[in-house]
Amino acid sequence: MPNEREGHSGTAGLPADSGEDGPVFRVKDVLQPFDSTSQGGSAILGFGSDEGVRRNGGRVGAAGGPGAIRNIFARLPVHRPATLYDAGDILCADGDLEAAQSLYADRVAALLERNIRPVALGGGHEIAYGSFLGLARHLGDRLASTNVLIVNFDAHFDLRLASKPNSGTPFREIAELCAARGATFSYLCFGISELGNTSALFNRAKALGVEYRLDEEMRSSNFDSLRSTLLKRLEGADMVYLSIDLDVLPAAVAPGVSAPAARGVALEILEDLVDEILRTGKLTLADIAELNPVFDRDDQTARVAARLAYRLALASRSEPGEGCTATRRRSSSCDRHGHPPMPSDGDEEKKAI
Ligand SMILES: N=CN[C@@H](CCC(=O)O)C(=O)O
Ligand SMILES: [Mn+2]
Ligand SMILES: [Mn+2]
Repeated sequence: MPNEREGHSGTAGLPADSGEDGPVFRVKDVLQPFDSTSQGGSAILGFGSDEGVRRNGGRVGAAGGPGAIRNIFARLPVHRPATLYDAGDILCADGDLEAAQSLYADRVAALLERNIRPVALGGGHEIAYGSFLGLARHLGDRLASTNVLIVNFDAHFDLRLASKPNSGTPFREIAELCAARGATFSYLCFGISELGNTSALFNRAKALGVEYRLDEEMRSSNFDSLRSTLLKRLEGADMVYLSIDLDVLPAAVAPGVSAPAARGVALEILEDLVDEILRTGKLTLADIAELNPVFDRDDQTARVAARLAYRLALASRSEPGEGCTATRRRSSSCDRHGHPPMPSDGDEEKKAI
């Protein structure tokens, strides 16, 4: 049976802000527990599973991924008012991956019902099937008439055929779910490695109409072409489900994964493309998969994952510091240690600033 735990944001090793005279808000100060009154903004949600990786013959340890990302994420400074919830972690216990995916999908759907963008932390890439299942449950009959674009940054297609669901099968499962529900499977992959996928997988990608760009094409000199591929697909989409498998990054940038990349795609290119998605306002759901703390080095991969989670849940183009200054001026009870939390971007007070 799967189980779950309450949201928990590690704060061990926090820098000492006590001598500062300005705003020192950090993520831990603005995170609110997700409950029946939550509305809008984003939520962090963990999927602590490596059962899919185990079934796929990979290096296990990704069950500890959400905790490792949270530890870094909680300490990041927050520069602007934000609505950010902590929706806890779904754990996969006793190897019952299917039950854990279903429980996780229910949590994703509950967030979407409240107009909250889930930013989910894996866990093996088996998280992806749970994410899409959650979106499908949320949409119900509307799934068939909604153009959901799936964008996956990954060295792998994850379209495997296997006797049981695993970390290499989620997008094939999603394709089957779409077919069963009369929906189009619209899947765009960036960073596919020719040496990381068999011919069978390339053939399946073709049969399913998957569009992809190889890792070797993901160069800054080629950015305009990558951007145009993405923009074309975004234009026709009603909403976007974004999945980032950390093994798309070079092994030096993301060593803490089951299958480190010999080449990989630069973080800079990944972030610039993610920003293109964010700019459309169509990002509905996102997950960051495959962090395996057992193989990480100085929390390097967890730091990258936390940086990406921050971008997806909180980033804005305005100057750092503006929101905090305004918030402090307005709220006499806000102290420089972040208590109480600064108002969220949904609050009237912020709108008046
Ligand atoms: N999550 C995906 N896993 C890859 C692993 C590849 C590898 O271990 O080399 C896959 O199944 O293709
Ligand atoms: Mn991968
Ligand atoms: Mn993957």
